[in-house]
Amino acid sequence: MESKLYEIRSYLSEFSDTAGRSEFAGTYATDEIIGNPLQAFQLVKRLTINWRRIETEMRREDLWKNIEELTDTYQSFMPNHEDLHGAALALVRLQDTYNLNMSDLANGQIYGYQTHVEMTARDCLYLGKHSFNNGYYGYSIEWFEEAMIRAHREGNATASVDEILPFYHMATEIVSTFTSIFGTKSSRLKIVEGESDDYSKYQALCRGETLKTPKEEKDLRCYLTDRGHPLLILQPIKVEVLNEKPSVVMFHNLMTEYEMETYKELATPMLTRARVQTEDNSDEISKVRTSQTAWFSPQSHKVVDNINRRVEAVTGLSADMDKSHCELVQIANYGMGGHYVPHYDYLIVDRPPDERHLAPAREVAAGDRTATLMFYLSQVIRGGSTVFPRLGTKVIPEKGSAVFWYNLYRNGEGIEDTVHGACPVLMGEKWVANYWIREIGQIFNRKCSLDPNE
Ligand SMILES: O=C(O)CCC(=O)C(=O)O
Ligand SMILES: [Fe+2]
Repeated sequence: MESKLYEIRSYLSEFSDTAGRSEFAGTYATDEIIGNPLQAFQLVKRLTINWRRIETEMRREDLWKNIEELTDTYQSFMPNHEDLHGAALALVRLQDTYNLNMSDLANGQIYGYQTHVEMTARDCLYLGKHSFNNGYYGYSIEWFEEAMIRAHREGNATASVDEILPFYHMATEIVSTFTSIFGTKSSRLKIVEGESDDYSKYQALCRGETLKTPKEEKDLRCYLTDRGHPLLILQPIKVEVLNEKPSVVMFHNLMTEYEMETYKELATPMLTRARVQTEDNSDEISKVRTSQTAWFSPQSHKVVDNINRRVEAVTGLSADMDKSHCELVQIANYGMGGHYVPHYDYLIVDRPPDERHLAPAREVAAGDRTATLMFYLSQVIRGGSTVFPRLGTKVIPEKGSAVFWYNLYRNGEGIEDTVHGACPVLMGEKWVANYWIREIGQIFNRKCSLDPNE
């Protein structure tokens, strides 16, 4: 009995040592706990593995008669093992994209940001196994090493060196086999799918490397314009050119605080895991896009109509959703490690020409996604930029501003250089609102041309 109570006590004290700290009380808590990937991992771990252990003990001893009731009430809110895997994978992805130092991370430091979390030997062992199972063999070695260091240091070791060693040996063996075959010296050897030039440039941009040449950078500028539109005469819009050709621009301060809060509130009850279209026109829960999304129409709230008018004013395009000139508003919420790997926004011309007739009729009727306008509805503490690997362009989320680009040439073909992705969220939360403007409704707004470069 005493040992069981000890277990419960240590569960509670671990909980209050991290998530329950008094300095987290208040509004800052969301970013500090949910927005911190280490905290989020710990929280999910406590509510899955640790909680399950406590629950079993309490059930066995009949310590708490209401345990069934409690479990039933909270079952649907509790994270499950899949969530824990997701949390671990998110951590590994963050580490990989941002080149995070393993020991710093285990000490609670994220990109120079000190948090109050410290990993145990068992946490490091778990993350090592997870990295290994996902093909990140080099990282798994580093986690196993860190696990052993911690196992030596911990008074009441959460994992023993004997338990860790076999995994460590297995990982080092695999890495040395690959190294001898491929001749790579990289200790962070990673053998996963999805390696491409776009992907490595995407990662480099996410890490903050500069890929644009000084010659390309010199054309970038800012200007104020009313575009001759009545809505903008009293309040011209600030446009920042992020890439000259193809054009990528940022419209600064396009949404008010109230409008952004309304969008997020409208979306929150409807958020579900992002799905992407597959080749057979169905959709599936996405691994390449880890975010939650929700859609709503102008009928949902009067602010939608106001914003749609503003989108029309700044882009010169029709955002009439009732006539399918534009898709419904899509809100996306990215949490821990949430990302979107490089992709194109166009749907129809993404298919080979002889397969385009297979696109769903409703897509064809509205035409392809001519242009994308995406609002940033939150300030992300670290990470979460939108990057265009072939343009060397990185857009750091700026709350209230929107990024805009055309996906199609005037002849209707896709602009392949617009391939873009969302960097993993490192710290904090990211919210965006997508406006995908369709081709057919723009007949009088953006004239066609046969010139393949226009
Ligand atoms: O969230 C981002 O930065 C990009 C999102 C995106 O590209 C998309 O939703 O298609
Ligand atoms: Fe996109």
